[in-house]
Amino acid sequence: MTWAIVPAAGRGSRFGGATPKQYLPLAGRSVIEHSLRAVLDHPDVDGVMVALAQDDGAWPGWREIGGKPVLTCVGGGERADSVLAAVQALPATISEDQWLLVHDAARPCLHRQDLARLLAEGREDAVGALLAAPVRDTLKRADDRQHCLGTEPRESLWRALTPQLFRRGSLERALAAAQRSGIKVTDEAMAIERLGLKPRLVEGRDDNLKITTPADLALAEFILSRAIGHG
Ligand SMILES: Nc1ccn([C@@H]2O[C@H](COP(=O)(O)OP(=O)(O)OP(=O)(O)O)[C@@H](O)[C@H]2O)c(=O)n1
Ligand SMILES: C[C@](O)(CO)[C@H](O)COP(=O)(O)O
Repeated sequence: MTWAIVPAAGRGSRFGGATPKQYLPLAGRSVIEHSLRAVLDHPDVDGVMVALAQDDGAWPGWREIGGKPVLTCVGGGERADSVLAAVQALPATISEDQWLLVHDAARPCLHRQDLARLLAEGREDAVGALLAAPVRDTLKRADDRQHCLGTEPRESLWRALTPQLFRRGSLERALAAAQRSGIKVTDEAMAIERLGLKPRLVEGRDDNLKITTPADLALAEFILSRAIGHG
């Protein structure tokens, strides 16, 4: 049994506009519907818990997608708070050792082969795993006036993507510890790493982009218009 967690309580401040980006139209659906279907389409995923903003008026109210349950809870001030709230809101029938798949509502272009590989390789790993893409650009460190301070070695650098796959018990403990510490963790793997554990990186496609700015939405439209295995 594997359940998905989809954090969808963000307001999209970097994107701008009145409608939170996860509810914008994209390739015949909404951004969030592509992201939900991308994880629910896998036969091993049994349902999803979606973390919503308080009084989210844009949520369409789905109670099932593809015959699988869609549950909702209220998220928190930061992404990590929303993920923790969703983990804690899951039914008690989902035990501590069950796998949870955390996927951004803002990542609609997840390819089914990436998800299949993450589930196959990740569930073989004792700690868990995440999709990630090797860094392919030269990386510069800058000062506060955007002048180069130097070039970072990129050979061992990866960009974390989602989904990220961890067991319910370890994920809840890691996120709760990070929350108590006041340290902002920007993904689930960072919380797990703080426990001294080493999640496995599973190489994912570069087109599994996160919708952050309007340019990302246009690119996602192109990617999904050529949908060969995308959500
Ligand atoms: N308090 C928050 C913040 C973010 N998210 C979700 O986490 C994902 C990735 O976050 P991001 O791209 O940063 O979304 P926003 O926070 O909405 O964007 P911004 O930072 O530009 O406001 C999104 O699906 C977003 O809805 C969430 O559930 N709860
Ligand atoms: C979780 C994530 O998508 C991995 O790259 C990323 O950290 C989310 O960052 P955001 O600033 O909350 O969008």
